[in-house]
Amino acid sequence: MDVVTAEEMRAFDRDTIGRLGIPAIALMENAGRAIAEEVIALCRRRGAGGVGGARSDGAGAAGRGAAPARFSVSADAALTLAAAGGEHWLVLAGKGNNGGDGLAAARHLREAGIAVTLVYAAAPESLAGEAALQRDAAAAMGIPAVVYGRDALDLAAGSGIVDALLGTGSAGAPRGAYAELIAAANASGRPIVSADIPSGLDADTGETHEPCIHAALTVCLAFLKRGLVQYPGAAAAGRVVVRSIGIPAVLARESGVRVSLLTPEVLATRLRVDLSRHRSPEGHKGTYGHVLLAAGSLRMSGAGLLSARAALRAGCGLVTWALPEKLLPYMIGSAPEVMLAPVTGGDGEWNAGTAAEVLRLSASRDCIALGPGLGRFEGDTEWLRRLWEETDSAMVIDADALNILADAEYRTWSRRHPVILTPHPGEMARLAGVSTAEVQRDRIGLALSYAVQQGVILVLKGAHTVIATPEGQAYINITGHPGMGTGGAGDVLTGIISGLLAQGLEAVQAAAFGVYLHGLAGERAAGKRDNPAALIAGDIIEAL
Ligand SMILES: NC(=O)C1=CN([C@@H]2O[C@H](COP(=O)(O)OP(=O)(O)OC[C@H]3O[C@@H](n4cnc5c(N)ncnc54)[C@H](O)[C@@H]3O)[C@@H](O)[C@H]2O)[C@@H](O)CC1
Ligand SMILES: Nc1ncnc2c1ncn2[C@@H]1O[C@H](COP(=O)(O)OP(=O)(O)O)[C@@H](O)[C@H]1O
Ligand SMILES: [K+]
Repeated sequence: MDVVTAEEMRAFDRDTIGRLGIPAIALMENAGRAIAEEVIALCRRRGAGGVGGARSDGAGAAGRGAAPARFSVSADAALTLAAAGGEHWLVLAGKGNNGGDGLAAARHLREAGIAVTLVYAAAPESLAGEAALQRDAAAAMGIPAVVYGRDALDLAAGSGIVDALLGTGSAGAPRGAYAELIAAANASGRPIVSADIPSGLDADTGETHEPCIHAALTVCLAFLKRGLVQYPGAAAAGRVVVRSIGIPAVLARESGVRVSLLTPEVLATRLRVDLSRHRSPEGHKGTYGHVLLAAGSLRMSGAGLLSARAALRAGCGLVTWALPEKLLPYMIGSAPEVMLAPVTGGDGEWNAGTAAEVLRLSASRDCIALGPGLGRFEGDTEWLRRLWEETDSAMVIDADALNILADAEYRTWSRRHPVILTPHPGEMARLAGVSTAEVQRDRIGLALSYAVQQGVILVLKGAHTVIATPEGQAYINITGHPGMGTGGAGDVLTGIISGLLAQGLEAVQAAAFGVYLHGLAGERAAGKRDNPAALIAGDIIEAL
């Protein structure tokens, strides 16, 4: 599924109206109808009644072959509510096209028998274009309207609220009546259905302004907006339904939209990943590749252990773990499937001299992963530069190896193979030279610009991990669980990605599929605990 910016959305809108000749009012009608259908479905779910006037009778029985087919007729089920009962929805309308969408929805709600009151944020006379046509149509239907600031209003008096205040044309924090209506709607305790995006959300970044609507449901129009898939926007949006309004999906494909949701379909078709993880009947451990891991130090040996075990669970044939020799006696037997390769250094820490040993080990392995539990040491920049420039396979870089990179001018380092960086937001901040808050403010934008600028595959971790490529594509992962915020969960991801690389997946495939599988395993592991707070990183490995 494509994920767009407000600017891209406007271009598709213009293209549909200008090139295809679909009138803007038709798109707005479709938007209004989609919003109304979702509100009606919500009313139906909470018990206002079943579908009225639908099948006359007997169709189900006929379908089972029990009785001969009889005449059957159905009404517009999605826009029908048998018993609207006490439903009374307040439609908050801004003066732009988002408001127009809400006004169109109001007519359909009214048709379904739901009581509706329009609440204009600005004087109705200030509406223009298609929104003004909608205003007039609603007035002609006799839908009651109040103007905020002029008429008395109690938002808690209704049974639900449609938020059609601000959409993709919003700029900065909501001002004046818009801000006051948003705050009052949130305080009303009534379910809020947002048109396109919650008002107060930055459609591109996921940043929520103060105030921002907290919706139960967002009816996103035509294409998923970037701001709806990144936190805190994703939380403000509630459940998101993307509804078609007549803007052809192919426009996004043709114009090369850069961001997609990482669904199984995108993995299978765009990234050509074999989701079945097929094993050949004749396969043997040599078929599935060999990971070299350089990780762990005396106080953080577990990080290496987690990565090594996760790589094996991801399906690679063999894992060799290079570790400071003093650790060796303690690690023996802790993961019998892992091969251990001690490198010189007496104190259980890494040292610059080990680069040659790691390089030698890497010569007969299919990929290399560096960083978990590595620690920092004198000469570590030169150590990493040698591995970066001389290793003859794809590389995954995590944890302290990222901190080494952050202190280096690595853009000038030469390289023969793809590199995958897997920073959490703190590590990303050090890499990009910005604050963590700045990273989180626009995760997709930053991940894309960094990956392109540095020529790396970037996995920006955290809820809804972003995978960005040097070619300027990004994928947003939605598997995962808050329980995964636990020490070592990232080390597990490094292991999974390298385990997939060793099996011959291309670097972007391994990064994206690895993040996806890691999240699925986290969900499964969380589901097995009485309380997901008890989840620890090793559980994720066992759930793979
Ligand atoms: N062709 C159409 O009619 C279509 C309309 N669409 C709808 O139109 C929306 C975009 O419409 P617009 O571009 O008219 O913009 P909006 O309706 O999102 O908002 C623009 C209006 O809000 C005011 N405004 C902007 N920022 C504000 C702030 N911070 N505080 C207070 N007021 C502010 C502006 O002065 C302007 O009047 C989409 O989100 C979608 O809902 C889409 O459904 C696509 C098709
Ligand atoms: N709320 C969350 N939802 C989904 N995934 C999460 C969440 N919190 C953390 N994770 C995932 O858990 C992992 C944590 O990695 P990281 O911070 O590097 O941990 P560590 O350094 O201890 O191994 C990342 O893959 C991250 O995406
Ligand atoms: K809105």
